[in-house]
Amino acid sequence: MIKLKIENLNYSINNKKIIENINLKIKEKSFVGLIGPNGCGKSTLLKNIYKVLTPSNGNIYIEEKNIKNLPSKEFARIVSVVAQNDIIDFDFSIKDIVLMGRYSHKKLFESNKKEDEKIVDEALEIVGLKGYEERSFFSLSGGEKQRVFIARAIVQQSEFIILDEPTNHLDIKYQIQIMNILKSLNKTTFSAIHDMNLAAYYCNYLIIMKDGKIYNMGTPEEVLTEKMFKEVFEVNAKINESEYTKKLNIHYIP
Ligand SMILES: Nc1ncnc2c1ncn2[C@@H]1O[C@H](COP(=O)(O)OP(=O)(O)OP(=O)(O)O)[C@@H](O)[C@H]1O
Repeated sequence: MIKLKIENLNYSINNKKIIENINLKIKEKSFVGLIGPNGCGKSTLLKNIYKVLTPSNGNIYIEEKNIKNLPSKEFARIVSVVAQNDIIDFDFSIKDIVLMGRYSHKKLFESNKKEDEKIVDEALEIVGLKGYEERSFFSLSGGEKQRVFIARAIVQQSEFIILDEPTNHLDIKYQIQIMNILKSLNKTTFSAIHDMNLAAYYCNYLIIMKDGKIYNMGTPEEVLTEKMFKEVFEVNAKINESEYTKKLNIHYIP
């Protein structure tokens, strides 16, 4: 089944085209990476999908529903988002932040039920933050904060997760940990990723953008080529299969 379909999407600001003629489909349960150089339009594309921005024209369908017609709660039941630089400006407890993810399942002013607490408990277990319930958000490390946002996305219980560089600013241990958690959820995942070796290892499909347009899409083996690195990133790369992971290994030649 197709989880996400985008048709002729364009987004402009002050008559400047930021993204142009985007057409793509993402299959259910696939783990898709969105890659491309700084400023090529990845965040803008994702924001159009998660409705922070409104397309100048074109249509976006999730589970065959045109998202522009979806009320916010219904949208939140089918898509969870882990945005870049997600900001929490009041020092909530971890449990309170994760509970926020339950809002799409509640009526106005409905209080939290035992069921919600159980779902939050399970999500904290998945992301390895059990016991952190009452800790203040501001006291957490970057990797722990990112795991809180993933837990909040998990409790939404949607089948589709969109992430904008979830491993940004994290050390290698946390990068791997976050990617492993995401993979273990077994949902449709669409994530902007800068690290090409992480993308090659975890993603089964990659969408490459350049200058606001789609440059190519396919499996990592199909699209991560030396020619692509030259044309899109302007770097010399050498690519082989890692004898340890059996996945592509990208070497940059300065
Ligand atoms: N509000 C805005 N006004 C003018 N230009 C904008 C605005 N928002 C984004 N842009 C421009 O649109 C282009 C795409 O930005 P976007 O954030 O989508 O890129 P990105 O691929 O996510 O980059 P990065 O990898 O650096 O996060 C950039 O050139 C950016 O400067």
